[in-house]
Parts: sequence; structure tokens; C-alpha cells
Amino acid sequence: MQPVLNVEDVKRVEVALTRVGVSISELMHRAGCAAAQEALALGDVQNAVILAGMGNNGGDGWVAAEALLAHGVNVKVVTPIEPDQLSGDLARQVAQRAVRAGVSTLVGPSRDELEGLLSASDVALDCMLGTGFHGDVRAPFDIWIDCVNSSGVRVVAVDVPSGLSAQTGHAPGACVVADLTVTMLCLKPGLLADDGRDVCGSIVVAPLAEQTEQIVVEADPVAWRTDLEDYLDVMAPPTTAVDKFSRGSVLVVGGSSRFVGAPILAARAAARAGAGYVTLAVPSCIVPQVQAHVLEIPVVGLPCDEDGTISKDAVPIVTKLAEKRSAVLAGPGMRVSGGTVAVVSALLASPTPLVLDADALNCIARLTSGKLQDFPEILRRSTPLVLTPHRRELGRLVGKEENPPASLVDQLEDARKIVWSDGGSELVVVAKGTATGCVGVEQAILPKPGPAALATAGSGDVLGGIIASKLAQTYGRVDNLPLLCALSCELHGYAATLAMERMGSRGVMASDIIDELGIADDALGERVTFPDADNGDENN
Ligand SMILES: NC(=O)C1=CN([C@@H]2O[C@H](COP(=O)(O)OP(=O)(O)OC[C@H]3O[C@@H](n4cnc5c(N)ncnc54)[C@H](OP(=O)(O)O)[C@@H]3O)[C@@H](O)[C@H]2O)[C@@H](O)CC1
Ligand SMILES: Nc1ncnc2c1ncn2[C@@H]1O[C@H](COP(=O)(O)OP(=O)(O)O)[C@@H](O)[C@H]1O
Ligand SMILES: [K+]
Repeated sequence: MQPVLNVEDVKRVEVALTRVGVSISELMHRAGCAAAQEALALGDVQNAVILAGMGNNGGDGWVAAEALLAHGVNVKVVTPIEPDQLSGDLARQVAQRAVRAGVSTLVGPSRDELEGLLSASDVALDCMLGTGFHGDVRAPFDIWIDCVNSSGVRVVAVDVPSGLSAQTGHAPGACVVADLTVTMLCLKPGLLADDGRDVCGSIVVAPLAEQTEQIVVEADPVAWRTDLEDYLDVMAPPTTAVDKFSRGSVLVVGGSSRFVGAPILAARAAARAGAGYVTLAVPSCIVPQVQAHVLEIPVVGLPCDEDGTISKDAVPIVTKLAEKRSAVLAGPGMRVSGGTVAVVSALLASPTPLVLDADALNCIARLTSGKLQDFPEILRRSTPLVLTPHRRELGRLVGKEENPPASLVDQLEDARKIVWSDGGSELVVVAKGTATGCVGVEQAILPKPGPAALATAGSGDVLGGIIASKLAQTYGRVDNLPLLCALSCELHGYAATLAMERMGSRGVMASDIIDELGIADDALGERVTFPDADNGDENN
């Protein structure tokens, strides 16, 4: 797994490296050389343009320019001001050194000049703004960014594409769209979510020092990005010694007269993700409709209130059904009512491994007046419990209904409020968004995010079904629950990628994802077992 550090913690790593004898100027030298090396590795680089800003990101660019020149590349550094006028000592020194070494410069070019230079270049290195970027992109960089993006030249972003916040993943204005991002020391969260996924291209981490790995780990990573082989730990070994019950049995509780489809999607996903026996429990008033859509899945009718939701009287029936299953998923389409709140509470008190999604989460928000972190006893269990909120549901759970998490780091922070208030290793919050964090008490794991095709109604129900299915197949014996959830998210994303091949990038519906789950599960298993044969882009 690869550690992901908040930007402020990256600065602490920089300081720690200086304490072990690697100076900031040495780090900048290595950063610039690493960027130059990656640019050369693109191949066919005779002419390079380096767009340098006025801070240390620009400093990296001057070093890279000198390194490229030493490799015989025809280099030009574009800078807003003369190297002598740079205010930062380090950036000024490396710029002056590069000029002495013969690097040529273009100071404050017109738009036409810059466009001409870019069109004659084989690669552009973006060294305008790095982790020191804040606010709106100011001139001249807004114009330079526009020129780079419209030039069609290959772009290597140094540390972070200019205009992107390496912390939040937001690019509120102009932002470089890179083919490759060479990021220094370690991954930062903003590269992996929201706008970051669109602008980084593939990501290469340049560690810069042999001590980096250890120091980064000690700097308390905000999350860990999985590599495919990490999932070997939670992959069930294939066996023929099974029957339909021992392959895992899942109970899905949900549905209402308003939302009939959601529990069907969840139950079908659970079956396609490998559970041998899936049962659906829905309000009795919708049983005929539901049963007509699922041939293989028995549907149990639960006592129903007048508004078409599950009533309180369902509690003993649901509890009894849950006892016999290896995992339960509750929530899809169930709505929030006195009856559904009672059912969710009863399931929390039952020992069967449990996944709560959608309205089951809203029931908990109602039960705790939107302050789940103040009621840890509600979640305290000795068997696995997984909550799968999207950003708005997560906001509702932790008292931020009006101001839900807006970035991956916000998701991780809010999910941690919940898991840390509980403090037990049986609880995981799968905080969903453009990138998803599987947050346990000890660590947060970031699976590779799926395609934007997942942003379609019902796709969350499918994920809930997958997680319940995978959990059921472990029979509660899971050493690393966050990792199992991350594997489920990867399966969800991979199935959506396969569905896109049939339905197009905008045509995928949740049921198409379900149809690909079986094939995706096998293919993912192959890729986990033989990662070297994998050609997929593992970065974003
Ligand atoms: N971590 C490491 O170990 C290593 C880090 N290294 C490198 O250092 C980089 C961080 O350097 P840094 O702190 O100097 O910040 P940087 O990104 O150059 O930006 C500051 C400049 O940008 C300007 N500026 C800001 N916002 C702006 C806006 N909206 N629009 C326009 N301008 C704006 C800001 O101006 P100011 O706001 O101060 O007026 C100032 O001039 C890091 O990303 C990596 O590349 C490597 O060298 C070595 C190893
Ligand atoms: N842009 C995106 N890129 C990747 N995954 C996404 C994106 N948008 C949403 N997703 C994923 O799609 C799923 C949507 O879940 P959810 O919002 O609960 O859907 P629903 O409530 O409609 O079932 C989540 O797993 C989420 O991480
Ligand atoms: K940059």
C-alpha cells in the first residue's frame, strides 16, 4: 500500500529529512532531476519548455531545465520575472545556476510567443504552482495554463498540476491537464479525488531519499492507497467443497411502496458477487412486484404501515431471519419511519455482520439527532458493522447536513469522527464519493476509484449488496475489514468499467453493473493473483 499524506504533513517530512542530513536544496535538486528523468522517459524529447513559477515549484523547474540540458535537450525556461529577481533564496540560486549552465530563458512572454514556443516543443514541464498554491490562479499563470492546455503538447506536472489543490482535489479555476504528474515524497489526497482525477494523468511518486519511506509512514498517513496485490489477504481461496449456504447467505432488508427497485438491485448484486443464498425482506404490500423481478431470490413480506414502509411489527421477523444469515444489508429504499428506525435498531443489536446503507443511515441520523459521534454505544458490537454513506448521508450522520464533506479529506475526517468515537475494529465507514475511503479505527484505505459511470441512481445499492456478499462469504472471520470493503469497491468500479464497454460511458445503469459483477470478480481475482500481467492504470 502507498501512504497518502496531508500537505501540511509533507512539510513535516521535509523537515525530518533535513534532520537526517538531506537538505532542502538537495531535495530540490533531486526533485528537479526526477522530473527531468520522467520527461525523458516519455521518449523523443529534443525540445522542452519549462514553465516556472516564483516559489520552490519553480525552483524544481530550473533544476529540471539544467538536467535536461545536460542530456542534450534544447530547453527554454519561461518565467514571469528575471531569475535574479526571484525573492526566495533557494529558487533564485538554482535559477541563477541554471542560467550560468547555459539554460535559455523567456521572461514574461506574450500569449503568441508562448503559443509558438509550446507548438515547437516535445514536452512541457509544469512548474508554476505546487503545494504553495492558494486562492484563485493569478496572471500570468492563468493565461499560461490556458496556452499549455490548448497546445496539445505532452505535459509533465511537477509535484501537482498547477491550479489544483494537492490537499482538497479542487481546481476552482484554470488548471493544467497533465499526461503525467511526478509528485514529490508521497501521494497527496488532492491528486486522487474530484478534479485531481481529471488533471493528473498517471502519477509517479519520487521518494527523493532512501529515508523517505520510513519518515512518511511515521508522519501518520491520512490514508493508504491499495496496490492490487494487497487484496490477496482478503481473497477467498477457491474451493469446490461448498453448498449454497456455505457460500454465504445474505438477507437484504429494505424497500417501500415508493422505492421498489433499490432492494432488488442490492439483492441481485449480492447474488452476483458470490453469495450462495440471498433473501429479500420487503414490506408485504410490494412483494408481488418485487418477486416478479427476482426468480432466484425468495422474497419475504414484512408487516407494512399505511404509508407503504416496514412497520415496527416487523422487528421480531427481521431479527429471526437475520440470525440465520451470514450477513445482513439494510437500508436500500426503506425510507425513514418509526418502523424502519425500530428495524435498524434491532439489527444493530443482533450479532449478524451488518451493512447499513441509504435510509438505514438516515434512520441512525434520526435516532442520534445527527450526532452519531456522540452516541458510540449505538454502534458498539463484537461482529462486523459497515456503514456506506455518500457525502450527504455522511454529513447528516455527523451534524453537517447543511455543510456535507466536499472533498476526500473531508470524507475521511468525518468518517473518523464516527469510527474513533466507537474505537472498535469491527466498524468501518465506507465514505463514498468520486474517490472512496474505507475508514477503520486504525487506518483508512483508498481503493482505486471506479469510473464516473458509477454516478448513476442505484449504484450505491449495488455496492451495498457487494459488501454484504463479500462479508457473508467470510462468515464474520475477517482480519482486515477496511481492506475487504476496499476490494468490494474495486469490484464495483471494475464491473462498471466492463459495463461501459457494452453501454458506453454515459449509458450505464445500475443493473448493467450487476450484470458484469461475476466476470469482473473473476478478472479482478486474476489481476490480484498475477499483478505483473496487469496493464491497467493504477493511479487514478
Ligand atoms: N515537499 C518537499 O519536500 C519538496 C518540495 N519541493 C517543491 O516545493 C513546492 C512548494 O514550494 P512553495 O512552498 O515555495 O510553493 P509553490 O507551490 O512554489 O507556490 C508558491 C508561489 O506561488 C505563488 N502563488 C500561490 N498561489 C498563487 C495563485 N493562486 N496564483 C499565482 N501565484 C500563486 C506564491 O506567491 P504568493 O502567494 O506568495 O504571492 C509563490 O510565489 C512543492 O510543490 C515542490 O514542487 C521540492 O523543491 C523539494 C521537495
Ligand atoms: N464520479 C465518480 N467517480 C467514481 N465513482 C463515483 C462517482 N460518483 C459516484 N461514484 C460512486 O458511485 C456510488 C454511488 O453511490 P450512491 O450515491 O449511494 O448511489 P445511490 O444512492 O444512487 O445508489 C458510490 O460507490 C460512489 O463512490
Ligand atoms: K506544478
